Amino acid sequence: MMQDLFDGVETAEWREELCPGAVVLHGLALRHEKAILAAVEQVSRAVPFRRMVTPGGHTMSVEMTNCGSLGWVTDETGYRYAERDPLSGQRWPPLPEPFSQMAAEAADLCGFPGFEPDACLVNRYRPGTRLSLHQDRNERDFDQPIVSVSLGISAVFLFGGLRRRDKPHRVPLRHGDVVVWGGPARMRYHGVMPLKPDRHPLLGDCRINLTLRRAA
Ligand SMILES: O=C(O)CCC(=O)C(=O)O
Ligand SMILES: [Fe+2]
Repeated sequence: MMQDLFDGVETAEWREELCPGAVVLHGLALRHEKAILAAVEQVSRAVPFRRMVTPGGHTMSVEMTNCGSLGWVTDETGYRYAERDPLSGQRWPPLPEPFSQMAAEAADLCGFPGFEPDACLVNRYRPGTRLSLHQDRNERDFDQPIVSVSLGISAVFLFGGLRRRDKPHRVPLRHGDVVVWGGPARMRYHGVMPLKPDRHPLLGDCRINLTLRRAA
């Protein structure tokens, strides 16, 4: 623990091990907060957030956009990575430097050196938005970890087991927290509980989450 009781809670960095292969690096993204937020703004201006449809025909409550050479998409035909935005036919914007640096730094701190993401899914949650329990399994190489960066209002992250029915841990995540899971934890089920009404001084009433992955 590196928490300094005299620091404002917003700047405290500390490490929380969830299980072998999964760690929360609390506050790590605050080091690069300005650059990361500016890049989120740029990406979402180039490729607007949208609600996608699941293969079951259900419209997701989370709004999504992507950057990187591949973007995660879903529609009636299934979940997959795509080189182009299905709405515009254009390639996704390149992965901003601050995203890839943050991801590599976080992965390295958790025992996954040399992580080079090629895809970043950007999720936007408003109060009431949730993300149901799922595994991240559309990537080609499960030896590569997942790096997930929380920004804006707080959320309760659900971190479960390898079976959907395993009871998940409830992990409160705040602005600047980074979760890394890989190795034996790579296929664990996870999700986000419905967000409570809240406001963040920089992001207003929303939570942005960056999921950085090596998809190809
Ligand atoms: O928003 C989060 O914290 C999790 C996002 C996630 O699991 C995903 O995008 O696959
Ligand atoms: Fe996920």
